[in-house]
Amino acid sequence: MSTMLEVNGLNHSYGEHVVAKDLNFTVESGQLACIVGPSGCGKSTLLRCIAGLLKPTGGQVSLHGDRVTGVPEDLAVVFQDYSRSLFPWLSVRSNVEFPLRWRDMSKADRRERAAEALAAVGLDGVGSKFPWQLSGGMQQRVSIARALASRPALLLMDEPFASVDAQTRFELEDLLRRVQREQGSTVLLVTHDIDESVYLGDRVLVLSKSPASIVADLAVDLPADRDQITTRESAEFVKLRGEVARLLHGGLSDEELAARDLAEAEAAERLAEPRSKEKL
Ligand SMILES: Nc1ncnc2c1ncn2[C@@H]1O[C@H](COP(=O)(O)OP(=O)(O)OP(=O)(O)O)[C@@H](O)[C@H]1O
Repeated sequence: MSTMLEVNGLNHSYGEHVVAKDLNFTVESGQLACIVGPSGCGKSTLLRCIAGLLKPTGGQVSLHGDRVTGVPEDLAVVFQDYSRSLFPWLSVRSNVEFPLRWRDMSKADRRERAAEALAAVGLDGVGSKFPWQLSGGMQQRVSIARALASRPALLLMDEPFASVDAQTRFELEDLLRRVQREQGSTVLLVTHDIDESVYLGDRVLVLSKSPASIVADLAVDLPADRDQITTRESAEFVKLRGEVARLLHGGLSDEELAARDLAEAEAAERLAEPRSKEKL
């Protein structure tokens, strides 16, 4: 396996605010790596630096050995918000073909490539519709097809399934794993969902609270063929999700964390109350 992505000593600050601190990792060709981290820890910032959309304050990113200094031609990104990333005035087919316009390809080849990508995500037959005529899950499939059509060396995905309902999310997760394996794509996917990171990943990189640093790099030793019910029930899955949860927040679930945050906020309010009365 060759190294597709190399992140070396990456730091990023917005002014005084340090968001990423000395991040070092690689992603091998054909791997689906997930990055999981708490909300606001700097995941999107890291992806923007990798995509060449943001110049890191320190360190460097290389894609197949070439240092990233701008957006690489052979990189594609899928964002969470499909409704803002598809052009509503273009048909589904034209949306998928859009990034290929800058390639040295004939119109017929572009059309064929778009048709293949739409078929890969189970959307043959909807090419002439407009994005707004499709459900949210279907629109996100179009975004994935558009990213795949350019056959990127690296596919970056920023919380790609966070805006769809739970059932659609499961379908899209399975679709991504199937297509990634069929096409041998290299994928780096960011999520704040622990279960999703374990279910999807060949590997899970766990980020700390802001400023983000890597606290663990875990191999996911689950069978390549995964199933939303049996895989999630398996002992290995349960063990791994527990490990990631403990690394992220001492084993508390999202609900328990929310309850803890609320209790802390109420306690802080109670402490502040007598002082405000004194002032009156
Ligand atoms: N352009 C910017 N200018 C200044 N601060 C920013 C900018 N973008 C992000 N930040 C800050 O950097 C921190 C990390 O943000 P980022 O969006 O990278 O985190 P995240 O882990 O992706 O968050 P979430 O899980 O909520 O999407 C946050 O405190 C955010 O407010």
